Amino acid sequence: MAGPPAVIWKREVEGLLRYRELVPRLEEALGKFSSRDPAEVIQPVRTTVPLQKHHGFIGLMPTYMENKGVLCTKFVCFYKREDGSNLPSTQATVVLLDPEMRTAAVSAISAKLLMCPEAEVLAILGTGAQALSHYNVFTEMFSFKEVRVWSRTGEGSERFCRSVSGPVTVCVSAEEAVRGADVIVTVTRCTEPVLFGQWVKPGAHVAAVGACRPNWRELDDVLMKEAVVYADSREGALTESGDVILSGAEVFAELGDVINGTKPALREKTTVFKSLGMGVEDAVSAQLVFDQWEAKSCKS
Ligand SMILES: NC(=O)C1=CN([C@@H]2O[C@H](COP(=O)(O)OP(=O)(O)OC[C@H]3O[C@@H](n4cnc5c(N)ncnc54)[C@H](O)[C@@H]3O)[C@@H](O)[C@H]2O)C=CC1
Ligand SMILES: O=C(O)C1=NCCCC1
Repeated sequence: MAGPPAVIWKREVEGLLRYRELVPRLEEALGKFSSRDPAEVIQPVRTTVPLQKHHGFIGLMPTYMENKGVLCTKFVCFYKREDGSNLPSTQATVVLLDPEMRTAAVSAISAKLLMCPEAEVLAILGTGAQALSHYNVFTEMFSFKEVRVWSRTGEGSERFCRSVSGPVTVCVSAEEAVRGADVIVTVTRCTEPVLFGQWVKPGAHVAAVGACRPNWRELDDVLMKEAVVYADSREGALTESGDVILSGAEVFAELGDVINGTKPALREKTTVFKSLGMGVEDAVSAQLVFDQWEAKSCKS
């Protein structure tokens, strides 16, 4: 990466990143992370400073991938959006990063590994930025017969339906959205459970993406205790996930352990993938954007 620093803004990053190239790179990176080989990935659990007044935090997510020659860090700020604000609740500055796409792509990897092969119904709880990127990658990678969505507010669902290109069933309650669903994605900013085990079909796969602080929840104890729990990072989940810490649920495996073949993918069981987000995901996404950007710049 010699030469002057390149500043690549969100719009250009969106044009350069494609899920079909990003997903295999992330899959490889998750495996490397779980091998705990320092020549592959050095990535501490993120350092955070709480922003109590804004119900959020600022986080630092450094990562070094020696064998790949990738050194990357992200500053991420997450806060409660004020009513009427158009600003996203998660804002980040990374050396070449798209935070939304990489989170959704990792959830899609969890579904690829853990959902039942005949999955027909996808339910998404929440209708913000993450909901949109999850809709995009899940409908690109899989063929669901129905996609349901639920938001606390009617405007949220309306905005979501206008933003996506395919059909969506809008549900009036979280329960209505998830009953009978094969795959459930929780992408809310809530701090109390929004998804309850008694609603979840046995054998369903849940990608739990919100609730990234030790005292925040999206899932109730029943679900956390009944399901087999996977995480992106075991240490991350035990440090940051209220759903894991407060329920006392065991983390069965990292996604990377499944990719490496050291832990099984228990598709027939109800599974939860607890996503917290990792620096290594930013590093490989950033590298992919940079490679694409450089290739395009060389041509022109
Ligand atoms: N695991 C990861 O790698 C990442 C996780 N996140 C998390 O994903 C979640 C969603 O992020 P964005 O889509 O960017 O946020 P957003 O602000 O764009 O959307 C949040 C959604 O949650 C809903 N919501 C807020 N409070 C709620 C409540 N009490 N009950 C039910 N719904 C509620 C809002 O109506 C909205 O639909 C956040 O918790 C964020 O921290 C974000 C980025 C990466
Ligand atoms: O990994 C990230 O980036 C984030 N994770 C949790 C919420 C803020 C952003």
